[in-house]
Amino acid sequence: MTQLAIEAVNVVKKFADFTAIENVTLRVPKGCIYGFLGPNGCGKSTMIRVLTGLLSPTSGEVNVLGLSIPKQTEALRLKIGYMTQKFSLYDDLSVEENMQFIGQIFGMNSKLLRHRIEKQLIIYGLDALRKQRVAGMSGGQKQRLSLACATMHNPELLFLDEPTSAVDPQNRRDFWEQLFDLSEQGTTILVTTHYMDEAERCHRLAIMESGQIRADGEPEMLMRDMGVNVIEVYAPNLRALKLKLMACKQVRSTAQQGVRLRVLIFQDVIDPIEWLKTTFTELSHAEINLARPSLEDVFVCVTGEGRQ
Ligand SMILES: Nc1ncnc2c1ncn2[C@@H]1O[C@H](COP(=O)(O)OP(=O)(O)OP(=O)(O)O)[C@@H](O)[C@H]1O
Repeated sequence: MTQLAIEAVNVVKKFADFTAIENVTLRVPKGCIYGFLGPNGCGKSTMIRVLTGLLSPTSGEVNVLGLSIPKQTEALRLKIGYMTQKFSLYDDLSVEENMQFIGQIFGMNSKLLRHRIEKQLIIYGLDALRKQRVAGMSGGQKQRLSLACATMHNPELLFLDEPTSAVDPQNRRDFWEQLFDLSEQGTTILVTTHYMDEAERCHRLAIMESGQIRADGEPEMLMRDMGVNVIEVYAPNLRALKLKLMACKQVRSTAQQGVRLRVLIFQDVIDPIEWLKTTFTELSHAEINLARPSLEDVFVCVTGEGRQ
């Protein structure tokens, strides 16, 4: 049986009479990189705060690394790392001093601390910046330092809340390579993101909307099981065509991408290309292809985003 790092069952979190998390059940296998995808305000950060014991659930069972949360939050604190949305580094301290400070919070003795700092400086490419004050660093450098600080104490489980929102594509790529290194060493990672390409990198993923999980599984499985065919149409007057298509009950959603229209057509239409050509005379000679589904298509299908 797969060992679970996180098992949360029927979790509800209310703020006064507003329900931020509604009956969420989540199982994250050990060693897995698990993505949390969803629109702003859907409850991703709240769920992380519940899992880390920072917020108590209104109801439901939460078990993290074999500990019952929130009751055993203090014991959990030493086993997890948490990188919040905003860089929680000290601007007036240097790279090295930030790491020292975090290590001391986690109770490391000075010998272990020196050893870990040297190691982390190398792993995260910060050696040349060790005396640099955080205030003068770029977004990518701060992000590397945040990850170095969050992993100072070798946590078994790492929570990352939108870790790459302030960095460029190259830094994002490098960051994900580092996450896979950590995963290979056995660290379980729960990461929230708005980026579809990042979500596709996760071993498993949950898509949240309005405090509920709308879909979860491996990215490939979610793409396979979404119940629509993805069709790309190359034709003139795409804006007018889009309006006509959206009036058809067979069409789940449409989105223009440059000179083509991406159309999601429910799978009960047996031959979607033929259906388009015969239903819309202006498409009888148009170039129409079946396309590979993307995670963005899944997102559109399981959330309200496609209901234009
Ligand atoms: N302490 C709080 N008191 C009241 N409402 C809150 C509190 N924390 C969060 N909320 C509300 O709960 C909902 C979920 O917020 P949360 O921050 O978890 O969303 P999110 O999915 O992380 O959003 P984003 O992607 O923008 O970070 C929002 O409507 C938010 O306003």
